[in-house]
Amino acid sequence: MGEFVVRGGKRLNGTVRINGAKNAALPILAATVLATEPVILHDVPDLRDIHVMIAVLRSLGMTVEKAGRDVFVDPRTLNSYVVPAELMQEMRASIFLLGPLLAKLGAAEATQPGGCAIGDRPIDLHLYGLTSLGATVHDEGGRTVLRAKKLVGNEVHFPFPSVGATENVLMAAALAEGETRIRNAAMEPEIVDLAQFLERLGATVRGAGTPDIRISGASMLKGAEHTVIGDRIEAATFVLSTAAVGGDITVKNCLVDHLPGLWGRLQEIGVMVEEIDADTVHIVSEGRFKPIPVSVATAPYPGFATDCQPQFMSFLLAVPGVHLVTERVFENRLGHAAQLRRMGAQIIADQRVALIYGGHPLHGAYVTAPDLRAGAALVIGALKAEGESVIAGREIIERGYEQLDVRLSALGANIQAR
Ligand SMILES: CC(=O)N[C@H]1[C@@H](OP(=O)(O)OP(=O)(O)OC[C@H]2O[C@@H](n3ccc(=O)[nH]c3=O)[C@H](O)[C@@H]2O)O[C@H](CO)[C@@H](O)[C@@H]1O
Ligand SMILES: C=C(OP(=O)(O)O)C(=O)O
Repeated sequence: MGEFVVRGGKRLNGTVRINGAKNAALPILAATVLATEPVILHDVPDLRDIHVMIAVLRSLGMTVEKAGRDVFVDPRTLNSYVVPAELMQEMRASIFLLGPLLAKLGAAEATQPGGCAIGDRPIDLHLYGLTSLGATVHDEGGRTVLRAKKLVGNEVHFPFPSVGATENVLMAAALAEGETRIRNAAMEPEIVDLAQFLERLGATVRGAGTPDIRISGASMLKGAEHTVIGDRIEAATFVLSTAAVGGDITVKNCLVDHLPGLWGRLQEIGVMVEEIDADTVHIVSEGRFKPIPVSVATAPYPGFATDCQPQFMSFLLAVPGVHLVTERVFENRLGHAAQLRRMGAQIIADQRVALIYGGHPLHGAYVTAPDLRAGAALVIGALKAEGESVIAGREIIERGYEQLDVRLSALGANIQAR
């Protein structure tokens, strides 16, 4: 298992360009199954999950070439609807193949997906959405098998705005007969990016980014070229690292509007946030903060992003006062609290709620990333801590961050990968 070795206490200064979003690129890659002509994608991040998704597409018979951040997909050789079990285990996002395969080939077969251990993460809402469009679902020896002679548009009303289930239904509906209406849809920016990609393929999607999406299915979808949006979670991670340790950074290629709830809180506490333009933000932090108690509860977009919660908790350790963090999206996403305590953090946490006693110094420690964003939170803790920290589980962090050590080092951090 790889590690990051961090010597804390260095300010961060300079400019960082944010990469394309993992969580937008993954469903868009899955959606290439729907096309009948080649697709070219730009700004696809060079991450493990992306490599796994490309391996899945190839295992289905598709031709995929990757050159740097450009990915070329030729879906015309698609010849299988079975997602290999070993690739399903690798990541949660393999579930995104169900909707597109069903719509394109009339069947899809997969095992339960793997992914970050942050909760149970069932797939009932995905199956509810796809069966609403006419699919049958069977469990065949641990494999979920979906079939549909044809998909027909329908109303799909989610009890909870699941990001992945909204994306799966959006993709399936793009090739269904007639109109599909998704009520209580998730509103995340990654859903809007997927909808824009589907529109480039020739689908008609209205209302993406609102809870009420309407999709008019097409009989066939063509090819397209598309650039993936900037990764708002990666941007937030660089911003919160700088806010915690102090520094002056400019963050490029992240739409400022994609992180509601973050900027106002940082400003209240004493971090200077300047919006240079729609996708460039300038952050100045002295690493000293107003002793204001902060309370944050995660929620589906436009609420505070659960994918930023661990990093924000690490930042709060630097802010004097008693703070409250409530995780409302996943039932087991506070695994970083116990690891941060090894650095001297004063945190009381149960499964969903944490009390953070901020403003106390942290010291270096040997810690292990329990999941992707928790790992990022440990990096922030280590950047702030006095002395050396070793963060085990580098591969888990690298699922979502490309060259984190190189990019933080360029800003002045002392961090090495080994
Ligand atoms: C690849 C990707 O884009 N991953 C993101 C996506 O994950 P993902 O799409 O898995 O997240 P969901 O929005 O579906 O999950 C939110 C909640 O709904 C529950 N649920 C979900 C589906 C279902 O069928 N049944 C069910 O009960 C989950 O267990 C969880 O408690 O959105 C999450 C919430 O913003 C992010 O943390 C992940 O980074
Ligand atoms: C939890 C995440 O990813 P996934 O849904 O792919 O596990 C994440 O990106 O923070």
